[in-house]
Amino acid sequence: MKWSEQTWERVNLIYNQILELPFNQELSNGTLDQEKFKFYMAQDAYYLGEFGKALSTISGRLKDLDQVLAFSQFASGAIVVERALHEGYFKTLGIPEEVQPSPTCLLYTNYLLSQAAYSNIEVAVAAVLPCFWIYKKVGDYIYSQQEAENLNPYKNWIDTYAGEDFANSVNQAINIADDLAAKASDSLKSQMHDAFEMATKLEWMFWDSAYKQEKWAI
Ligand SMILES: Cc1ncc(CO)c(N)n1
Repeated sequence: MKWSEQTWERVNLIYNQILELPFNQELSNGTLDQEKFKFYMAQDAYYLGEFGKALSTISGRLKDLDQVLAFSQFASGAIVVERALHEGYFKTLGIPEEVQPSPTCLLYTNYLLSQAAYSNIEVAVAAVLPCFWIYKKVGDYIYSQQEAENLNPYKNWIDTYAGEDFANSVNQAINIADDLAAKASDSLKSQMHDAFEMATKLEWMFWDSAYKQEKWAI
């Protein structure tokens, strides 16, 4: 069994809990409070900037030039989406330009940045993989729940992550992780599983914290 198949089995329970989160259920049926969506958008813009930097760091650490190119394209893709949020949702929803990251957002982005910089490259790639794969699965799930006659106010968001362009990046990222895992020791593969699982939990926390509009205690 491929590393990616094994790793998905390990997070399947968390993935199901992600689908059940009120944020995703309400986003899917279009009833999500706009303030919660605004909070999420602002945090996600911050997230995407840091995610882009983590991808860029990983790109520079990879050996195989096809993989270097793929990660540098993922990095520019994340920044392009970040810029598009500022031009689009930030303006239409009236979100201030400067975003202060929530505790969970800072935890997640710093986790990704430190993995990208300091872990074995195989582990770094595994740590960023849920950002692709979980979003793809959640996007596809929410898309499949849409009824054609009801226009969901969050349709744009849903279409981004259920679309073909994103699917191509996700497949590329999974294949790169599998290529690296194929040459890795058992101990390294196990660290890759752990990083993938940790980032999947942080994805769960990110949606949960947006629903709660998480604040700093002090
Ligand atoms: C928190 C989070 N994870 C993953 C993605 C998709 O890259 C996103 N936009 N936001």
